[in-house]
Amino acid sequence: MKFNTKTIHGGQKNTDPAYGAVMPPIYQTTTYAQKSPGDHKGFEYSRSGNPTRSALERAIASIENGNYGMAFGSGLAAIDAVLKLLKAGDEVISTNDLYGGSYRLFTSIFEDFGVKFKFIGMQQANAIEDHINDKTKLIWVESPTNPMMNIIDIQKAAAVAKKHNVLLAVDNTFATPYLQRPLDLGADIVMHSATKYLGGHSDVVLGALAVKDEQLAKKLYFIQKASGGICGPQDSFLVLRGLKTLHVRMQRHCENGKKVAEYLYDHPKIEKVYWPGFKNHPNYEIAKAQMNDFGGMVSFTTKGNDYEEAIKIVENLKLFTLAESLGGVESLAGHPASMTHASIPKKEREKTGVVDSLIRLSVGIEDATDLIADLKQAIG
Ligand SMILES: C=C(NCc1c(COP(=O)(O)O)cnc(C)c1O)C(=O)O
Repeated sequence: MKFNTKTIHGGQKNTDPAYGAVMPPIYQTTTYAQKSPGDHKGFEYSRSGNPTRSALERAIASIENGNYGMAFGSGLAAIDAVLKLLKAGDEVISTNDLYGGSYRLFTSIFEDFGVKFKFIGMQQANAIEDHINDKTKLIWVESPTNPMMNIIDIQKAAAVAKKHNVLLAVDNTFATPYLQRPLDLGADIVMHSATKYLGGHSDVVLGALAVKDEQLAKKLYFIQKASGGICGPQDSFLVLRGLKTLHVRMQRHCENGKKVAEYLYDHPKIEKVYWPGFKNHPNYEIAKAQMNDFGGMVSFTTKGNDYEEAIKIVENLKLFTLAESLGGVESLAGHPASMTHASIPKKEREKTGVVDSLIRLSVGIEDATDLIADLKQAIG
């Protein structure tokens, strides 16, 4: 089955056995009747398993070419589950440009439990190996990274991870499996904030994991059940429905992202535009090799890193909505320094380029001429 068919049919049983419903029903129930203790129809309690969530988990596994999928109440809950594979004394090597909430989960929660994190630039994937020691258990990658749009060579990172018997997890939120499938590139775990492109309509908060390995899946299912960070059936249904148009939405996000990036690139009031589709992007060749297109996320800075100018722009946008999050059909603008990455200390975030004038755009699927007209009137 090709990807564009998997988004609709992947992991789905043709129709519901009860009444032939074509779409998976929303099983809004906490518990399931048992003929005698342990004698049930495959489900006993919705924290450990729910038919609607299972349909979503199968769909996520299918589109990421995994064998097992797990769904959680948010992207951070999914990341939390991955980190619960670790114990005190273990070390994680993470990209130093990543979602602020992930950085906060690592440094404000798991460091207190004795897990140590090293944040490094991974634009040269071989640099990862320099930081591996006998305590390293996990490598955490985003690519493209949020919000600097760095590209990390997933295949190379996977080779380093395998050589040292370390897990590689890839947060695939920005790219989605439409653009790249990290498990096929050698990653052990792929993670999504399905809140973003997979749900695609800014109407559900949900996280997901997909893996190939059965033993790893068993550990993550145990963590999902024992920690209880699951998503509900209604939210599962919304993401399942979102997935069915992922391919057509991503195609338009990519088309519009390119047009917006190119418009900003030539603008006299714009200093730098971060988008992996530019031939002068430091890792353009890697992006071209590991992605089918370059996505709908674009970041940029104002001339002279002018903070006031940046705030004026985001306040003046009318079609782009100034809001947290990304990946919905509507275009969003954000100011990472004061919004999504505010939890990262200023000196830390500025090391990776998240300066006070940085603006991040989630380019939606509106008509590109309207989006560019909005940017033109807001920037001047
Ligand atoms: C809300 C935002 N990001 C969430 C996010 C998360 C967390 O997902 P949540 O569903 O918001 O918990 C994980 N990974 C990446 C790459 C993300 O971008 C944002 O960047 O505006």
